[in-house]
Amino acid sequence: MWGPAQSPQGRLQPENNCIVWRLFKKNMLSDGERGEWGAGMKLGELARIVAVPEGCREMEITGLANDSRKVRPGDLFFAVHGYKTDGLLYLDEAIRKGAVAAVTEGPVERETPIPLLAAERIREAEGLAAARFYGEPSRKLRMIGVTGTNGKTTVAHLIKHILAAAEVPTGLIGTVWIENGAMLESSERTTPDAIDLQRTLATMVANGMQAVAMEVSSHALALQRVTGTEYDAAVLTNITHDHFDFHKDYQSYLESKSILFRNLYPYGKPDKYAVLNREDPSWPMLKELCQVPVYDYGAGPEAMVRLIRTDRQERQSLLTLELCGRECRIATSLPGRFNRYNILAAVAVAWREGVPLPAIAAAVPRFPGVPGRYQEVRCGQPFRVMVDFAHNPAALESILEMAREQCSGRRIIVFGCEGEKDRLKRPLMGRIAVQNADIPILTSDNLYHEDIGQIFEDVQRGMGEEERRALIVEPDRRNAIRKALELAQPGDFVIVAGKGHEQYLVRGSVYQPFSDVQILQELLAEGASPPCPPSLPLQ
Ligand SMILES: CC(=O)N[C@H]1[C@@H](OP(=O)(O)OP(=O)(O)OC[C@H]2O[C@@H](n3ccc(=O)[nH]c3=O)[C@H](O)[C@@H]2O)O[C@H](CO)[C@@H](O)[C@@H]1O[C@H](C)C(=O)N[C@@H](C)C(=O)N[C@H](CCC(=O)O)C(=O)O
Ligand SMILES: Nc1ncnc2c1ncn2[C@@H]1O[C@H](COP(=O)(O)OP(=O)(O)OP(=O)(O)O)[C@@H](O)[C@H]1O
Repeated sequence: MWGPAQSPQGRLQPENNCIVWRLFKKNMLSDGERGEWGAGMKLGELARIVAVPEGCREMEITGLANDSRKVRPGDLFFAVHGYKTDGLLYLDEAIRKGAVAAVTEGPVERETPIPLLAAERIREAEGLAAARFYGEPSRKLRMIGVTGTNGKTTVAHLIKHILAAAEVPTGLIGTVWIENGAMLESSERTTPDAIDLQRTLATMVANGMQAVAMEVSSHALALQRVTGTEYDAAVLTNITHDHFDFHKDYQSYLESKSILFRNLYPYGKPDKYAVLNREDPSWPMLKELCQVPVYDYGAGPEAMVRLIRTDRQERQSLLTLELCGRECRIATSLPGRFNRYNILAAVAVAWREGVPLPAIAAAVPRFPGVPGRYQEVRCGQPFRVMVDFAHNPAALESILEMAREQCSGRRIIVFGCEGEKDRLKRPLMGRIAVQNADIPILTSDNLYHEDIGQIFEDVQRGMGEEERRALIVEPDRRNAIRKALELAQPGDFVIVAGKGHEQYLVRGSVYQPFSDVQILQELLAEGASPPCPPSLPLQ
Protein backbone atom coordinates (compact mmCIF):
# COMPACT_ATOMS: atom_id res chain seq x y z
CA MET A 1 0.00 0.00 0.00
CA TRP A 2 2.85 2.39 0.76
CA GLY A 3 4.67 3.48 -2.32
CA PRO A 4 4.80 6.01 -5.07
CA ALA A 5 1.56 7.50 -6.25
CA GLN A 6 -0.66 5.08 -8.10
CA SER A 7 -1.01 5.46 -11.80
CA PRO A 8 -4.09 7.45 -12.76
CA GLN A 9 -7.37 5.63 -13.21
CA GLY A 10 -8.96 6.59 -16.47
CA ARG A 11 -8.08 9.51 -18.66
CA LEU A 12 -9.33 12.97 -17.75
CA GLN A 13 -9.64 15.75 -20.24
CA PRO A 14 -8.28 18.89 -18.59
CA GLU A 15 -10.69 21.81 -18.78
CA ASN A 16 -10.10 24.36 -21.49
CA ASN A 17 -8.82 26.83 -18.95
CA CYS A 18 -6.32 24.36 -17.54
CA ILE A 19 -3.04 26.23 -17.17
CA VAL A 20 -0.99 23.10 -16.91
CA TRP A 21 -2.51 21.68 -20.03
CA ARG A 22 -1.77 24.85 -21.98
CA LEU A 23 1.78 24.82 -20.74
CA PHE A 24 2.03 21.14 -21.58
CA LYS A 25 1.17 21.78 -25.19
CA LYS A 26 3.35 24.84 -25.41
CA ASN A 27 6.32 23.13 -23.90
CA MET A 28 6.36 19.82 -25.69
CA LEU A 29 10.06 19.33 -26.25
CA SER A 30 11.53 18.04 -29.44
CA ASP A 31 14.13 15.30 -29.14
CA GLY A 32 16.79 17.79 -30.13
CA GLU A 33 15.91 20.04 -27.23
CA ARG A 34 15.99 17.24 -24.72
CA GLY A 35 19.27 16.80 -23.02
CA GLU A 36 20.76 19.90 -24.70
CA TRP A 37 22.67 20.57 -21.50
CA GLY A 38 24.62 17.34 -21.88
CA ALA A 39 26.94 19.00 -24.37
CA GLY A 40 28.49 21.48 -21.93
CA MET A 41 28.99 25.19 -22.40
CA LYS A 42 31.55 27.93 -22.82
CA LEU A 43 32.71 29.75 -19.71
CA GLY A 44 31.85 33.04 -21.39
CA GLU A 45 28.16 32.16 -21.03
CA LEU A 46 28.56 32.65 -17.30
CA ALA A 47 30.11 36.09 -17.65
CA ARG A 48 27.05 37.83 -16.17
CA ILE A 49 27.21 35.60 -13.12
CA VAL A 50 30.93 35.40 -12.31
CA ALA A 51 33.95 37.40 -13.42
CA VAL A 52 35.28 35.46 -16.42
CA PRO A 53 38.71 36.73 -17.58
CA GLU A 54 38.81 37.75 -21.25
CA GLY A 55 41.14 34.91 -22.31
CA CYS A 56 38.93 32.17 -20.80
CA ARG A 57 35.61 32.88 -22.43
CA GLU A 58 35.93 30.18 -25.06
CA MET A 59 36.94 27.54 -22.53
CA GLU A 60 34.53 24.58 -22.47
CA ILE A 61 33.14 23.23 -19.22
CA THR A 62 31.34 19.91 -19.26
CA GLY A 63 30.03 19.81 -15.72
CA LEU A 64 29.65 21.61 -12.40
CA ALA A 65 30.70 20.50 -8.92
CA ASN A 66 30.70 22.02 -5.45
CA ASP A 67 32.40 19.07 -3.81
CA SER A 68 35.96 18.09 -4.69
CA ARG A 69 35.08 14.45 -4.08
CA LYS A 70 32.58 14.56 -6.93
CA VAL A 71 34.67 16.50 -9.47
CA ARG A 72 35.00 14.98 -12.95
CA PRO A 73 37.34 16.05 -15.75
CA GLY A 74 36.05 19.20 -17.44
CA ASP A 75 34.10 20.46 -14.41
CA LEU A 76 33.81 23.99 -13.11
CA PHE A 77 34.44 23.74 -9.35
CA PHE A 78 32.69 26.04 -6.85
CA ALA A 79 34.96 26.50 -3.83
CA VAL A 80 32.29 27.42 -1.26
CA HIS A 81 33.29 28.78 2.11
CA GLY A 82 30.89 26.76 4.27
CA TYR A 83 29.81 26.37 7.87
CA LYS A 84 32.07 23.41 8.52
CA THR A 85 34.94 23.86 6.13
CA ASP A 86 36.24 25.95 3.25
CA GLY A 87 35.99 24.67 -0.33
CA LEU A 88 39.28 26.43 -1.10
CA LEU A 89 41.02 23.79 0.99
CA TYR A 90 39.94 21.26 -1.62
CA LEU A 91 40.91 23.22 -4.67
CA ASP A 92 44.04 21.16 -5.30
CA GLU A 93 42.05 17.96 -5.10
CA ALA A 94 39.50 19.40 -7.54
CA ILE A 95 42.30 20.32 -9.96
CA ARG A 96 43.86 16.87 -9.64
CA LYS A 97 40.52 15.36 -10.54
CA GLY A 98 40.26 17.47 -13.68
CA ALA A 99 38.47 20.70 -12.80
CA VAL A 100 39.23 23.16 -15.63
CA ALA A 101 38.26 26.32 -13.71
CA ALA A 102 37.03 27.27 -10.25
CA VAL A 103 34.74 29.90 -8.79
CA THR A 104 35.80 31.53 -5.54
CA GLU A 105 34.07 33.88 -3.13
CA GLY A 106 35.69 37.17 -4.07
CA PRO A 107 39.13 37.37 -5.69
CA VAL A 108 41.74 34.90 -4.44
CA GLU A 109 45.47 35.57 -4.81
CA ARG A 110 46.85 32.16 -5.56
CA GLU A 111 48.98 30.54 -8.26
CA THR A 112 46.89 27.82 -9.88
CA PRO A 113 47.09 25.97 -13.19
CA ILE A 114 43.39 26.74 -13.81
CA PRO A 115 41.59 30.08 -13.94
CA LEU A 116 39.91 31.28 -10.75
CA LEU A 117 36.71 33.23 -11.31
CA ALA A 118 35.59 35.56 -8.56
CA ALA A 119 31.93 35.73 -7.55
CA GLU A 120 30.55 38.31 -5.19
CA ARG A 121 28.15 35.83 -3.60
CA ILE A 122 29.23 32.33 -4.44
CA ARG A 123 26.07 30.47 -3.41
CA GLU A 124 23.96 32.77 -5.57
CA ALA A 125 26.42 32.35 -8.44
CA GLU A 126 26.27 28.56 -8.06
CA GLY A 127 22.47 28.58 -8.29
CA LEU A 128 22.37 30.85 -11.32
CA ALA A 129 25.21 29.03 -13.09
CA ALA A 130 23.61 25.65 -12.47
CA ALA A 131 20.30 26.85 -13.89
CA ARG A 132 22.10 28.22 -16.93
CA PHE A 133 24.22 25.13 -17.43
CA TYR A 134 21.21 22.82 -17.36
CA GLY A 135 19.17 24.98 -19.76
CA GLU A 136 16.95 26.86 -17.27
CA PRO A 137 14.78 23.78 -16.71
CA SER A 138 12.47 25.46 -14.19
CA ARG A 139 11.22 27.73 -16.98
CA LYS A 140 9.97 24.66 -18.85
CA LEU A 141 8.04 23.23 -15.92
CA ARG A 142 5.18 24.35 -13.68
CA MET A 143 7.19 24.68 -10.49
CA ILE A 144 5.22 24.29 -7.27
CA GLY A 145 7.32 24.92 -4.17
CA VAL A 146 6.04 23.88 -0.76
CA THR A 147 7.62 25.26 2.37
CA GLY A 148 6.74 25.19 6.08
CA THR A 149 7.85 23.53 9.28
CA ASN A 150 5.51 20.55 9.04
CA GLY A 151 3.51 19.05 6.22
CA LYS A 152 5.81 19.85 3.27
CA THR A 153 6.24 16.19 2.35
CA THR A 154 2.58 15.35 2.71
CA VAL A 155 1.42 18.37 0.71
CA ALA A 156 4.00 17.87 -2.05
CA HIS A 157 3.06 14.18 -2.38
CA LEU A 158 -0.64 15.08 -2.41
CA ILE A 159 -0.15 17.69 -5.14
CA LYS A 160 1.87 15.28 -7.21
CA HIS A 161 -0.76 12.60 -6.72
CA ILE A 162 -3.69 14.81 -7.76
CA LEU A 163 -1.92 16.28 -10.81
CA ALA A 164 -0.71 12.86 -11.92
CA ALA A 165 -4.25 11.50 -11.55
CA ALA A 166 -5.37 14.31 -13.86
CA GLU A 167 -2.79 13.08 -16.38
CA VAL A 168 -0.41 15.97 -15.85
CA PRO A 169 3.07 14.40 -15.90
CA THR A 170 4.43 15.59 -12.56
CA GLY A 171 7.79 15.13 -10.88
CA LEU A 172 8.42 15.19 -7.14
CA ILE A 173 11.36 16.37 -5.07
CA GLY A 174 11.36 15.92 -1.32
CA THR A 175 12.60 14.28 1.86
CA VAL A 176 11.43 10.77 1.12
CA TRP A 177 12.34 10.40 -2.53
CA ILE A 178 12.62 12.06 -5.91
CA GLU A 179 10.38 10.98 -8.79
CA ASN A 180 11.93 12.23 -12.01
CA GLY A 181 9.47 10.74 -14.46
CA ALA A 182 11.57 7.67 -15.18
CA MET A 183 12.55 6.39 -11.76
CA LEU A 184 12.50 6.90 -8.01
CA GLU A 185 15.73 8.21 -6.54
CA SER A 186 16.55 8.33 -2.86
CA SER A 187 16.91 11.80 -1.36
CA GLU A 188 19.96 12.94 0.53
CA ARG A 189 18.17 16.02 1.72
CA THR A 190 14.75 17.64 1.59
CA THR A 191 15.93 20.10 -1.06
CA PRO A 192 18.99 19.12 -3.10
CA ASP A 193 21.86 21.55 -3.52
CA ALA A 194 21.73 23.87 -6.53
CA ILE A 195 23.66 21.68 -8.95
CA ASP A 196 21.79 18.48 -8.14
CA LEU A 197 18.50 20.35 -8.21
CA GLN A 198 19.00 21.83 -11.67
CA ARG A 199 20.28 18.50 -13.01
CA THR A 200 17.20 16.79 -11.59
CA LEU A 201 14.87 19.38 -13.11
CA ALA A 202 16.60 19.03 -16.49
CA THR A 203 16.14 15.26 -16.26
CA MET A 204 12.46 15.81 -15.54
CA VAL A 205 12.13 18.03 -18.61
CA ALA A 206 13.87 15.37 -20.68
CA ASN A 207 11.51 12.76 -19.25
CA GLY A 208 8.49 14.76 -20.37
CA MET A 209 7.43 16.10 -16.98
CA GLN A 210 5.26 19.21 -17.15
CA ALA A 211 5.01 20.07 -13.47
CA VAL A 212 7.02 19.52 -10.32
CA ALA A 213 5.85 19.46 -6.73
CA MET A 214 8.86 20.12 -4.57
CA GLU A 215 9.64 20.68 -0.93
CA VAL A 216 11.67 23.78 -0.29
CA SER A 217 13.36 23.73 3.11
CA SER A 218 14.30 26.86 5.01
CA HIS A 219 17.94 25.71 4.80
CA ALA A 220 17.65 25.59 1.03
CA LEU A 221 16.21 29.09 0.90
CA ALA A 222 18.83 30.53 3.27
CA LEU A 223 21.67 28.78 1.42
CA GLN A 224 20.37 29.71 -2.03
CA ARG A 225 19.96 26.16 -3.24
CA VAL A 226 16.88 27.25 -5.19
CA THR A 227 18.36 30.43 -6.63
CA GLY A 228 17.94 30.13 -10.41
CA THR A 229 14.65 28.26 -10.01
CA GLU A 230 11.60 30.16 -11.17
CA TYR A 231 8.52 29.06 -9.27
CA ASP A 232 4.95 29.34 -10.47
CA ALA A 233 3.41 28.64 -7.12
CA ALA A 234 4.62 28.91 -3.54
CA VAL A 235 2.76 27.15 -0.76
CA LEU A 236 3.08 27.58 2.99
CA THR A 237 1.94 24.93 5.44
CA ASN A 238 2.88 26.56 8.76
CA ILE A 239 5.84 28.05 10.60
CA THR A 240 6.47 26.79 14.11
CA HIS A 241 9.47 26.06 16.28
CA ASP A 242 12.25 24.03 14.61
CA HIS A 243 15.78 24.41 13.28
CA PHE A 244 16.68 27.19 15.69
CA ASP A 245 20.20 25.73 15.75
CA PHE A 246 20.53 27.06 12.20
CA HIS A 247 18.11 30.00 12.05
CA LYS A 248 18.67 31.18 15.65
CA ASP A 249 15.12 32.49 16.18
CA TYR A 250 11.60 32.59 14.76
CA GLN A 251 12.18 35.90 13.00
CA SER A 252 15.17 34.71 10.97
CA TYR A 253 13.40 31.39 10.31
CA LEU A 254 10.42 33.37 8.97
CA GLU A 255 12.76 35.55 6.91
CA SER A 256 14.24 32.45 5.25
CA LYS A 257 10.83 30.97 4.50
CA SER A 258 9.61 34.27 3.11
CA ILE A 259 12.27 34.21 0.36
CA LEU A 260 10.15 31.71 -1.57
CA PHE A 261 7.23 34.17 -1.60
CA ARG A 262 9.27 37.33 -2.01
CA ASN A 263 10.91 35.89 -5.13
CA LEU A 264 7.62 35.05 -6.79
CA TYR A 265 7.90 38.00 -9.16
CA PRO A 266 4.87 39.01 -11.17
CA TYR A 267 6.82 38.76 -14.42
CA GLY A 268 8.59 35.97 -16.28
CA LYS A 269 6.36 32.92 -16.33
CA PRO A 270 2.59 33.54 -16.43
CA ASP A 271 -0.07 32.76 -13.82
CA LYS A 272 2.00 32.75 -10.65
CA TYR A 273 0.26 32.57 -7.29
CA ALA A 274 0.78 31.83 -3.62
CA VAL A 275 -1.16 29.54 -1.31
CA LEU A 276 -1.06 30.59 2.34
CA ASN A 277 -2.38 29.18 5.58
CA ARG A 278 -4.68 31.89 6.86
CA GLU A 279 -4.45 30.58 10.40
CA ASP A 280 -0.69 30.66 10.63
CA PRO A 281 0.78 33.69 12.42
CA SER A 282 2.97 34.32 9.37
CA TRP A 283 -0.11 34.95 7.16
CA PRO A 284 -0.35 38.77 7.38
CA MET A 285 3.36 39.26 6.73
CA LEU A 286 3.56 36.80 3.83
CA LYS A 287 0.36 38.06 2.26
CA GLU A 288 1.72 41.58 2.43
CA LEU A 289 4.95 40.75 0.63
CA CYS A 290 3.40 38.58 -2.10
CA GLN A 291 3.31 40.35 -5.46
CA VAL A 292 1.09 37.70 -7.05
CA PRO A 293 -2.48 36.55 -6.32
CA VAL A 294 -2.83 34.86 -2.94
CA TYR A 295 -5.20 31.99 -2.20
CA ASP A 296 -5.53 31.41 1.50
CA TYR A 297 -6.94 28.36 3.18
CA GLY A 298 -8.37 27.65 6.60
CA ALA A 299 -11.52 26.85 8.52
CA GLY A 300 -12.67 30.42 9.13
CA PRO A 301 -15.34 32.14 7.00
CA GLU A 302 -12.82 34.51 5.38
CA ALA A 303 -10.62 31.78 3.88
CA MET A 304 -10.85 31.48 0.09
CA VAL A 305 -10.29 27.75 0.30
CA ARG A 306 -12.29 26.77 3.31
CA LEU A 307 -13.04 23.67 5.31
CA ILE A 308 -16.72 23.98 6.11
CA ARG A 309 -17.36 20.65 7.79
CA THR A 310 -15.76 17.36 8.68
CA ASP A 311 -17.95 14.27 8.98
CA ARG A 312 -16.01 11.48 10.59
CA GLN A 313 -16.88 8.00 9.43
CA GLU A 314 -15.38 4.70 10.53
CA ARG A 315 -12.23 4.62 8.40
CA GLN A 316 -12.34 7.99 6.75
CA SER A 317 -13.56 11.54 6.96
CA LEU A 318 -15.79 13.37 4.54
CA LEU A 319 -14.64 16.95 4.13
CA THR A 320 -16.93 19.67 2.83
CA LEU A 321 -14.84 22.37 1.21
CA GLU A 322 -15.61 25.67 -0.40
CA LEU A 323 -13.27 27.03 -3.06
CA CYS A 324 -13.95 30.64 -3.96
CA GLY A 325 -17.69 30.04 -3.61
CA ARG A 326 -17.83 26.52 -5.11
CA GLU A 327 -18.59 23.68 -2.73
CA CYS A 328 -17.18 20.19 -3.00
CA ARG A 329 -16.93 17.06 -0.91
CA ILE A 330 -13.78 15.06 -0.53
CA ALA A 331 -13.35 11.77 1.29
CA THR A 332 -10.00 11.00 2.90
CA SER A 333 -8.48 8.37 5.11
CA LEU A 334 -5.66 10.68 6.19
CA PRO A 335 -6.06 11.10 9.92
CA GLY A 336 -6.01 14.25 12.02
CA ARG A 337 -6.84 17.92 11.81
CA PHE A 338 -3.37 18.75 10.50
CA ASN A 339 -3.97 16.55 7.47
CA ARG A 340 -7.20 18.38 6.71
CA TYR A 341 -5.09 21.52 6.40
CA ASN A 342 -2.58 19.66 4.24
CA ILE A 343 -5.45 18.61 1.97
CA LEU A 344 -6.76 22.19 1.77
CA ALA A 345 -3.33 23.40 0.63
CA ALA A 346 -2.96 20.66 -1.98
CA VAL A 347 -6.52 21.07 -3.25
CA ALA A 348 -5.98 24.82 -3.62
CA VAL A 349 -2.94 24.18 -5.83
CA ALA A 350 -4.54 21.43 -7.91
CA TRP A 351 -7.66 23.53 -8.48
CA ARG A 352 -5.58 26.60 -9.35
CA GLU A 353 -3.59 24.45 -11.78
CA GLY A 354 -6.84 23.74 -13.57
CA VAL A 355 -7.75 20.27 -12.33
CA PRO A 356 -11.57 20.08 -12.20
CA LEU A 357 -13.06 19.72 -8.72
CA PRO A 358 -14.68 16.32 -9.43
CA ALA A 359 -11.27 15.03 -10.52
CA ILE A 360 -9.69 16.35 -7.34
CA ALA A 361 -12.43 14.77 -5.25
CA ALA A 362 -11.86 11.46 -7.05
CA ALA A 363 -8.08 11.56 -6.59
CA VAL A 364 -7.71 12.47 -2.90
CA PRO A 365 -9.30 9.28 -1.47
CA ARG A 366 -6.84 7.24 -3.56
CA PHE A 367 -3.80 8.99 -2.09
CA PRO A 368 -1.52 6.17 -0.90
CA GLY A 369 0.02 8.20 1.93
CA VAL A 370 3.67 8.93 2.64
CA PRO A 371 6.01 6.34 4.17
CA GLY A 372 6.67 7.02 7.84
CA ARG A 373 4.02 9.68 8.20
CA TYR A 374 0.99 8.60 10.32
CA GLN A 375 1.69 5.12 8.93
CA GLU A 376 -0.28 2.37 10.64
CA VAL A 377 1.30 -0.95 11.46
CA ARG A 378 -1.30 -3.69 11.56
CA CYS A 379 -0.34 -7.15 12.72
CA GLY A 380 -3.66 -8.17 14.19
CA GLN A 381 -3.04 -6.48 17.56
CA PRO A 382 -6.09 -5.18 19.44
CA PHE A 383 -4.78 -1.61 19.61
CA ARG A 384 -3.60 0.84 17.02
CA VAL A 385 0.07 1.33 16.26
CA MET A 386 1.43 4.18 14.19
CA VAL A 387 4.87 5.25 13.02
CA ASP A 388 5.18 8.98 12.54
CA PHE A 389 7.86 11.49 11.63
CA ALA A 390 6.95 14.03 14.34
CA HIS A 391 10.25 15.49 15.51
CA ASN A 392 9.34 18.98 16.61
CA PRO A 393 6.85 20.41 19.11
CA ALA A 394 4.01 21.25 16.71
CA ALA A 395 4.18 17.88 14.96
CA LEU A 396 4.21 16.01 18.29
CA GLU A 397 1.21 17.99 19.46
CA SER A 398 -0.61 17.39 16.17
CA ILE A 399 -0.07 13.66 16.18
CA LEU A 400 -1.18 13.34 19.80
CA GLU A 401 -4.27 15.40 19.05
CA MET A 402 -4.94 13.10 16.12
CA ALA A 403 -4.72 10.06 18.42
CA ARG A 404 -7.19 11.68 20.84
CA GLU A 405 -9.59 12.26 17.94
CA GLN A 406 -9.25 8.68 16.72
CA CYS A 407 -9.33 6.59 19.90
CA SER A 408 -10.91 6.60 23.30
CA GLY A 409 -8.16 4.49 24.88
CA ARG A 410 -4.80 5.61 26.20
CA ARG A 411 -2.16 7.33 24.13
CA ILE A 412 1.30 5.83 24.44
CA ILE A 413 4.08 7.74 22.77
CA VAL A 414 7.69 6.74 22.14
CA PHE A 415 9.70 9.84 21.30
CA GLY A 416 13.18 11.32 21.36
CA CYS A 417 15.19 14.30 20.14
CA GLU A 418 18.08 14.34 17.71
CA GLY A 419 21.57 15.18 18.87
CA GLU A 420 23.43 18.24 17.58
CA LYS A 421 20.17 19.89 16.49
CA ASP A 422 17.98 22.65 17.95
CA ARG A 423 18.30 22.24 21.74
CA LEU A 424 15.54 24.75 22.45
CA LYS A 425 12.84 22.49 21.07
CA ARG A 426 13.71 19.62 23.43
CA PRO A 427 11.98 20.89 26.62
CA LEU A 428 8.97 21.92 24.53
CA MET A 429 8.71 18.40 23.10
CA GLY A 430 9.14 16.88 26.55
CA ARG A 431 6.35 18.98 27.97
CA ILE A 432 4.00 18.20 25.08
CA ALA A 433 4.65 14.47 25.45
CA VAL A 434 3.97 14.33 29.19
CA GLN A 435 0.98 16.63 29.03
CA ASN A 436 -0.73 15.01 26.05
CA ALA A 437 0.12 11.32 26.30
CA ASP A 438 -1.07 8.92 28.96
CA ILE A 439 2.19 6.98 28.78
CA PRO A 440 5.18 8.98 27.52
CA ILE A 441 8.33 6.97 26.82
CA LEU A 442 11.52 8.93 26.17
CA THR A 443 14.12 7.18 24.06
CA SER A 444 17.00 7.86 21.72
CA ASP A 445 16.83 9.33 18.22
CA ASN A 446 19.85 10.03 16.01
CA LEU A 447 22.53 11.08 18.48
CA TYR A 448 25.36 12.04 16.12
CA HIS A 449 28.20 12.92 18.51
CA GLU A 450 26.06 14.26 21.33
CA ASP A 451 25.79 12.59 24.71
CA ILE A 452 22.36 11.05 25.29
CA GLY A 453 22.42 12.23 28.93
CA GLN A 454 22.51 15.85 27.77
CA ILE A 455 19.58 15.29 25.40
CA PHE A 456 17.48 13.60 28.10
CA GLU A 457 18.29 16.39 30.54
CA ASP A 458 17.17 19.02 28.02
CA VAL A 459 13.93 17.15 27.30
CA GLN A 460 13.07 16.84 30.99
CA ARG A 461 13.79 20.48 31.67
CA GLY A 462 10.32 21.21 30.32
CA MET A 463 8.60 19.04 32.94
CA GLY A 464 7.32 19.48 36.46
CA GLU A 465 8.34 17.06 39.23
CA GLU A 466 5.23 14.91 38.86
CA GLU A 467 5.44 14.85 35.10
CA ARG A 468 9.04 13.72 35.32
CA ARG A 469 8.00 10.83 37.55
CA ALA A 470 5.35 9.79 35.01
CA LEU A 471 7.92 9.68 32.21
CA ILE A 472 9.43 6.32 31.29
CA VAL A 473 13.03 6.71 30.16
CA GLU A 474 14.46 3.91 28.02
CA PRO A 475 17.60 4.89 26.04
CA ASP A 476 17.51 1.80 23.81
CA ARG A 477 14.96 2.56 21.07
CA ARG A 478 14.07 -1.06 20.39
CA ASN A 479 13.45 -1.69 24.08
CA ALA A 480 11.40 1.48 24.31
CA ILE A 481 9.17 0.28 21.47
CA ARG A 482 8.89 -3.14 23.12
CA LYS A 483 7.88 -1.47 26.38
CA ALA A 484 5.16 0.54 24.60
CA LEU A 485 3.71 -2.63 23.07
CA GLU A 486 3.84 -4.49 26.37
CA LEU A 487 1.96 -1.71 28.12
CA ALA A 488 -0.67 -1.31 25.40
CA GLN A 489 -4.14 -2.61 26.11
CA PRO A 490 -7.06 -3.14 23.75
CA GLY A 491 -8.30 0.20 22.44
CA ASP A 492 -5.04 2.07 23.14
CA PHE A 493 -3.04 4.00 20.55
CA VAL A 494 0.73 3.54 20.34
CA ILE A 495 2.71 6.15 18.40
CA VAL A 496 6.39 5.71 17.63
CA ALA A 497 7.53 9.19 16.69
CA GLY A 498 10.56 10.87 15.18
CA LYS A 499 12.12 8.52 12.65
CA GLY A 500 9.31 7.96 10.17
CA HIS A 501 10.61 6.51 6.93
CA GLU A 502 14.26 6.58 7.99
CA GLN A 503 16.09 3.28 7.88
CA TYR A 504 18.90 4.06 10.29
CA LEU A 505 19.92 5.35 13.71
CA VAL A 506 22.97 7.56 13.80
CA ARG A 507 25.57 7.00 16.51
CA GLY A 508 28.60 9.23 16.11
CA SER A 509 29.27 9.07 12.39
CA VAL A 510 27.91 5.54 12.06
CA TYR A 511 24.55 4.88 10.43
CA GLN A 512 23.18 1.72 12.04
CA PRO A 513 20.33 -0.01 10.17
CA PHE A 514 17.11 0.64 12.10
CA SER A 515 13.50 0.86 10.99
CA ASP A 516 10.67 1.62 13.43
CA VAL A 517 8.16 -0.08 11.12
CA GLN A 518 10.23 -3.24 10.82
CA ILE A 519 10.90 -3.43 14.53
CA LEU A 520 7.24 -2.99 15.33
CA GLN A 521 6.36 -5.76 12.88
CA GLU A 522 8.97 -8.06 14.44
CA LEU A 523 7.90 -7.33 18.00
CA LEU A 524 4.21 -7.65 17.21
CA ALA A 525 4.88 -10.96 15.45
CA GLU A 526 6.87 -12.16 18.47
CA GLY A 527 3.83 -11.31 20.60
CA ALA A 528 5.34 -8.44 22.56
CA SER A 529 1.76 -7.32 23.07
CA PRO A 530 -0.93 -9.14 25.06
CA PRO A 531 -2.88 -11.72 23.05
CA CYS A 532 -5.79 -10.36 21.10
CA PRO A 533 -9.15 -11.14 22.78
CA PRO A 534 -11.32 -12.90 20.21
CA SER A 535 -14.25 -10.54 20.81
CA LEU A 536 -12.36 -7.48 19.58
CA PRO A 537 -12.22 -6.66 15.88
CA LEU A 538 -8.76 -7.01 14.40
CA GLN A 539 -7.37 -3.97 12.61
C1 LIG B 1 23.55 23.81 7.03
C2 LIG B 1 23.60 23.08 5.74
O1 LIG B 1 22.60 22.80 5.16
N1 LIG B 1 24.81 22.80 5.26
C3 LIG B 1 24.98 22.19 3.95
C4 LIG B 1 26.02 22.99 3.19
O2 LIG B 1 27.12 23.04 3.99
P1 LIG B 1 28.19 24.15 3.77
O3 LIG B 1 27.89 24.92 2.54
O4 LIG B 1 28.33 24.92 5.01
O5 LIG B 1 29.45 23.27 3.41
P2 LIG B 1 30.63 22.69 4.29
O6 LIG B 1 30.26 21.34 4.75
O7 LIG B 1 31.14 23.67 5.28
O8 LIG B 1 31.74 22.54 3.14
C5 LIG B 1 32.17 23.69 2.37
C6 LIG B 1 32.36 23.29 0.95
O9 LIG B 1 33.47 22.39 0.88
C7 LIG B 1 33.13 21.32 0.05
N2 LIG B 1 33.98 20.17 0.37
C8 LIG B 1 33.94 19.60 1.61
C9 LIG B 1 34.71 18.49 1.88
C10 LIG B 1 35.55 17.96 0.87
O10 LIG B 1 36.26 16.97 1.03
N3 LIG B 1 35.55 18.57 -0.34
C11 LIG B 1 34.79 19.66 -0.61
O11 LIG B 1 34.82 20.18 -1.72
C12 LIG B 1 31.67 21.10 0.32
O12 LIG B 1 31.04 20.38 -0.71
C13 LIG B 1 31.15 22.53 0.40
O13 LIG B 1 30.81 23.01 -0.86
O14 LIG B 1 26.36 22.37 1.97
C14 LIG B 1 26.85 21.04 2.11
C15 LIG B 1 27.22 20.54 0.70
O15 LIG B 1 26.14 20.71 -0.19
C16 LIG B 1 25.79 20.15 2.76
O16 LIG B 1 26.30 18.87 2.95
C17 LIG B 1 25.38 20.76 4.11
O17 LIG B 1 24.24 20.05 4.58
C18 LIG B 1 24.35 19.57 5.88
C19 LIG B 1 25.10 18.26 5.90
C20 LIG B 1 22.96 19.31 6.46
O18 LIG B 1 22.79 18.48 7.30
N4 LIG B 1 21.97 20.05 6.09
C21 LIG B 1 20.63 19.91 6.67
C22 LIG B 1 20.50 20.66 7.98
C23 LIG B 1 19.60 20.40 5.69
O19 LIG B 1 19.90 21.02 4.69
N5 LIG B 1 18.33 20.11 5.99
C24 LIG B 1 17.22 20.56 5.19
C25 LIG B 1 15.88 20.04 5.71
C26 LIG B 1 15.56 20.49 7.07
C27 LIG B 1 14.16 20.03 7.48
O20 LIG B 1 13.16 20.65 7.07
O21 LIG B 1 14.06 19.02 8.22
C28 LIG B 1 17.27 19.95 3.80
O22 LIG B 1 16.91 20.63 2.84
O23 LIG B 1 17.56 18.75 3.73
N1 LIG C 1 0.13 20.55 8.58
C1 LIG C 1 0.73 20.01 9.63
N2 LIG C 1 0.74 20.64 10.83
C2 LIG C 1 1.35 20.12 11.90
N3 LIG C 1 1.98 18.93 11.88
C3 LIG C 1 2.01 18.25 10.72
C4 LIG C 1 1.40 18.75 9.54
N4 LIG C 1 1.60 17.86 8.55
C5 LIG C 1 2.33 16.87 9.06
N5 LIG C 1 2.56 17.09 10.38
C6 LIG C 1 3.37 16.29 11.30
O1 LIG C 1 4.71 16.48 10.86
C7 LIG C 1 5.29 15.23 10.51
C8 LIG C 1 6.11 15.40 9.26
O2 LIG C 1 5.23 15.61 8.19
P1 LIG C 1 5.77 15.88 6.74
O3 LIG C 1 6.84 14.92 6.46
O4 LIG C 1 4.63 15.95 5.81
O5 LIG C 1 6.36 17.34 6.98
P2 LIG C 1 7.73 17.98 6.50
O6 LIG C 1 7.51 19.45 6.57
O7 LIG C 1 8.10 17.44 5.19
O8 LIG C 1 8.76 17.53 7.58
P3 LIG C 1 10.38 17.49 7.40
O9 LIG C 1 10.81 18.80 6.87
O10 LIG C 1 10.84 17.28 8.78
O11 LIG C 1 10.67 16.38 6.46
C9 LIG C 1 4.14 14.27 10.33
O12 LIG C 1 4.60 12.98 10.59
C10 LIG C 1 3.14 14.79 11.32
O13 LIG C 1 3.45 14.36 12.62
